[in-house]
Amino acid sequence: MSKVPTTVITGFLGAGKTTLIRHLLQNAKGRRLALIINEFGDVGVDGELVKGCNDEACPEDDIVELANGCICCTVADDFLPTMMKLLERPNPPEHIIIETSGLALPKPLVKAFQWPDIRTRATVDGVVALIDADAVAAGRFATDEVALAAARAADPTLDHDSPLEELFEEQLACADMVVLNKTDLVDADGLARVEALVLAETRPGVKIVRADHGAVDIAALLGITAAAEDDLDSRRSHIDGLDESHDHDDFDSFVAQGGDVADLDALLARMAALIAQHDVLRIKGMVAVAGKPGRLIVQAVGPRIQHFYDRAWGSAEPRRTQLVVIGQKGLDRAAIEAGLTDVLGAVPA
Ligand SMILES: Nc1nc2c(ncn2[C@@H]2O[C@H](COP(=O)(O)OP(=O)(O)OP(=O)(O)O)[C@@H](O)[C@H]2O)c(=O)[nH]1
Repeated sequence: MSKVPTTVITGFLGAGKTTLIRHLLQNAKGRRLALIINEFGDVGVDGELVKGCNDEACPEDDIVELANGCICCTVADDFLPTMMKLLERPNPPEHIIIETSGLALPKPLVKAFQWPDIRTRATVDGVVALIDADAVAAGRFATDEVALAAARAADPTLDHDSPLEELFEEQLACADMVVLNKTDLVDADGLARVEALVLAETRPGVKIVRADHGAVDIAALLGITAAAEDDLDSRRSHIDGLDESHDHDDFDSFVAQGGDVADLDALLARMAALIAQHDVLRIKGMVAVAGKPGRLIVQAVGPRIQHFYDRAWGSAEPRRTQLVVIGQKGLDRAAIEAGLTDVLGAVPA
């Protein structure tokens, strides 16, 4: 029995994983794909964005959302049963794509492919790490050696990287292919610097491709044939040798709720101010704009905010505004919620 190839898409919050998957679905070239989507926040925005993208390549029934925490921590409870269900179908998918949450460690997930029930039926074709070249060029992941040396001088026990840096290293160390995304936002010098930082973390021979809005050739992305589950030792991880349990206590998230938003510009301006003030990493969600039949998707990655209408609100669907807000531990939820109250509108009954 041939094994179903599976591609794991990893990359920090907002790197462009969902954008790349949408591109993949729109260019599936007749392949039947299934998607497993894992998100950190409590509102399934990514699933909403890929549903209906290409029903022939991936009908809604073949899109499974795992919203119950990071996939790396819920492997046995959520991921394995989901995989088994897909693999036991009379007509299993030709290729499975897994979008991990931006905070997931890929290695525990790849390790799950060593489980006897999975091992005989599926293989990890490749781990693809997406890099937000704009964020890396802006210094959000790389070590500021001077600042680190000063911090260590003040506290000699300080021996580990920042949570953002740790995830950056972890996701790259496990990768078979790296996509430097958001090349439209970075100049040639910046891209060269980012590429050097990436190369310092990847295993030898790992291919790096540059992309704008995740537009990578499907032939390059699928069919890497890495069988990553057989090659785990070469992929170092901060949790190697530990009992493999870890948590995501370094990050906090909550959902800000509202109803019809009377003044969209005021909401966007307030978001920008709060992101800067509270160092918010990511905001994403749906907004009901007063007087508009369409549902507005709002995305913020660091200081960059984007929005577009994706579809009309359903006639029986409550016009609810929901924004997932994610930041590092200690995020001041009360202050951010208070800052948004007057621009989010009243939550519908
Ligand atoms: N300028 C620019 N924006 C991009 C590019 N790729 C993605 N984006 C935008 O970045 C934002 C985040 O993209 P997503 O695809 O949702 O990122 P993600 O990695 O799935 O995010 P999480 O699931 O929250 O971790 C969206 O507003 C995208 O439109 C790119 O190449 N250039």
